[in-house]
Amino acid sequence: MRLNYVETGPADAPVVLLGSSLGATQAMWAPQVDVLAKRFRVIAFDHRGHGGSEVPDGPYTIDDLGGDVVELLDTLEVEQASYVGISLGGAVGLWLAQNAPDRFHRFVLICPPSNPAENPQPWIDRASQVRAEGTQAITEATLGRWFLPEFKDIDPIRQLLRDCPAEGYAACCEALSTTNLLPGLPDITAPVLVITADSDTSVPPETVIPLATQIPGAHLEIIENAAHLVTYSHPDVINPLLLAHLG
Ligand SMILES: O=C(O)CCC(=O)CC(=O)O
Repeated sequence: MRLNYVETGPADAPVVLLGSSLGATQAMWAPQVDVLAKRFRVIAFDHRGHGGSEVPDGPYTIDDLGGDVVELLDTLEVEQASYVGISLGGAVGLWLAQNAPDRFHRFVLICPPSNPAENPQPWIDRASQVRAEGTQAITEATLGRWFLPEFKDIDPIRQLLRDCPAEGYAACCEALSTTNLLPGLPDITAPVLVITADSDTSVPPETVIPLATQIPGAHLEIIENAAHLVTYSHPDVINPLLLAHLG
């Protein structure tokens, strides 16, 4: 699987991978990249089915999405990296922490869905809707979950959602519909920072806070007055947390 990625920062610095939310691309990390690139070789990638990555027909699985990231490390000949992921990218991070622990130093998991398979039907329905009508059919409702009304700078994210290939978006919904990462949480050994947002209606804090108690040694941060896409709306709060945890 050929994943698109954008690399920023010194080639000999420690590597940090950035994994995006459903329907977005690596471009959503614009508020983080320059800050992180002062210390790290930052590799922001597009999940399969998104942005400039290949768009195979779905359904996909979380094993596919996580395996793609390990393959990307192999292609780049990077032995070990740290990983920051939000939402779908956070679920991929949970998979990597459980299935490829030797390849990663540290994780930051932001608003990660850990057991969407508990309620698969909305994901299956969303996949059908997007295959029939395109991502424009779900864009405005998604923005309503991702940002509080007072945050106005949403046009760049709106454009990413509208541009997302319908098949890639739908196939990632199907991946979420079969994903349950809860059983492996106690086996995670890497240092993990879990971040949730107090007004996240996509992946509510009640589902994220327990991760920090089930992942050994994990640290939890709750961002106030913030919705799901907190990296984009609150970089002044998020970026120092990333730098502090990544070292
Ligand atoms: O945002 C994601 O990557 C998946 C979680 C979700 O529910 C997204 C949404 O609100 O549309």
